Amino acid sequence: MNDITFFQRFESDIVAGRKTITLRDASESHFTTGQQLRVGRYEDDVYFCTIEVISVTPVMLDELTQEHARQENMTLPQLKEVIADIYPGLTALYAIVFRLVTAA
Ligand SMILES: CC(=O)Nc1ccn([C@H]2C[C@H](O)[C@@H](CO)O2)c(=O)n1
Repeated sequence: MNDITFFQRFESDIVAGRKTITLRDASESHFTTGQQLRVGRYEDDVYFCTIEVISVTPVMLDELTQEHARQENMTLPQLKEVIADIYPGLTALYAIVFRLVTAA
């Protein structure tokens, strides 16, 4: 059983340590600092790594910075486009900062 999923297209960045943050809606804001999460692919729920939560912080869409984008391994326009696709109309997000613990 996995605790969180990511779209498959982000798997390689996560296991390489290039992506160290994810922006989620309130339904995924309950994770806590120090918690280790089993991570699966959204498309098939196959486990691919374990991450440790560093922090969970509320952030508004218009407060996103180049630093958030760098942590996502994207440009800021790319990140805003991804968020608009996944969460249309949503402005209140949660930044989950994490580190890779183990890859499958
Ligand atoms: C089900 C669901 O919401 N899955 C998600 C949500 C977000 N992500 C990624 C996409 C971006 O890199 C950031 C910003 O939301 O998090 C995801 O992989 N899967």
